[in-house]
Amino acid sequence: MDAIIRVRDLVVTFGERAVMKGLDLDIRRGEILGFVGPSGQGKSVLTRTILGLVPKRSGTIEIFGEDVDSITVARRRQLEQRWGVLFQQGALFSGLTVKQNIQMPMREHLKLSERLLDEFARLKIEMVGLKPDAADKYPSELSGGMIKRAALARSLALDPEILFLDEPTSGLDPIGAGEFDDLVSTLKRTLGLTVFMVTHDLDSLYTACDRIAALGDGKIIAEGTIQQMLDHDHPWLRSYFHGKRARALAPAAPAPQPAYAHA
Ligand SMILES: Nc1ncnc2c1ncn2[C@@H]1O[C@H](COP(=O)(O)OP(=O)(O)OP(=O)(O)O)[C@@H](O)[C@H]1O
Repeated sequence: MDAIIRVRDLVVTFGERAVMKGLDLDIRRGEILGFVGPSGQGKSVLTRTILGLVPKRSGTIEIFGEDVDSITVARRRQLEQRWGVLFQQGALFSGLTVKQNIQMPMREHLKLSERLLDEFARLKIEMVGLKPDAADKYPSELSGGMIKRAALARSLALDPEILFLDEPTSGLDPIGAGEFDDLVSTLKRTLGLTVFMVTHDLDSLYTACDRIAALGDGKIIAEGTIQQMLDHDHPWLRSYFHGKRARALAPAAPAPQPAYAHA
C-alpha cells in the first residue's frame, strides 16, 4: 500500500541517550494509524522528528515520496502546508479568537482577501462541529472539548492531506472523547485524510484506528490491526490490551463451543 510517510532506520539522541534506535515505520495513505507505547518512550519525539522539529542523528524520512534531507528549504515549506498538527495541549494562541487562530496559517501561507479568510474560517468551524458563535470567542471562554475542536479546525486550515494528532482525547470525558474520535473518522472519510494519532486512549484504538503501531525501546515492537495487537505476545502489549481497563472494552470473547458442535 502507498506510504505517505516512510521512516527508515531512524536514530534520535538527546546527549548520550538514544530515544529512537533504528526505527522503521510507514504511515499509509488514507489510514488512521494509532501510535501507542509506554510513557516517555518517544511517541511525541517521533512525531516531532517527522515534522522536522527535532533533529535526527541518522536514518531517512520520506514525506509524500520525498526524502526530507534532499529537499530545499522552499520545498520543505511547501510540504509543510500539506500537513496539519494538533499538539497535546491544543496550543491555541490565547490572545486570539478562534477565528483568528484558524486564520493564522492561512495568513502565513496564502494570499486571501479578508472576506475569503472569514469564509474559510467559518467553513472550518462548521467542519469540526462548533457553533458559528465560537468564531469570536477566546480560548479561555471555551470548554476542553471545544478547544480541541478549535485546534483541530486550525490544523485543517490549509486543507492538509495528513493530520498529526498528539493525544487528541486526553483531558476529555469519555463522551467528549468518543465524539472527537467520531469527528476524526468522519473527516478521514469525507476529506480522504491520513491521520497519525499518538494516543493512550483504548477507546480510540478500538473505534477510530485502522491500524496500530506500538513503540518500545526505540523501535516498533508490533504493528497491525487491533486484533493483531490483541493476539500479540509482547509483555507490554499483553498488559496494555488485556489489562483491567482493556477488558472492559474488548468485545466479548466467543463462547466456548461444546465438543459436539464440531462433530
Ligand atoms: N528536547 C528534549 N531534550 C531532551 N530530552 C527530551 C527532549 N524531548 C523529549 N525528551 C525525552 O525523550 C523521551 C521521550 O519523550 P516523549 O515525550 O516523546 O515520550 P512519549 O512517549 O510521547 O511520552 P507520553 O506518553 O508520556 O507523552 C523522554 O524521556 C523525554 O524526556
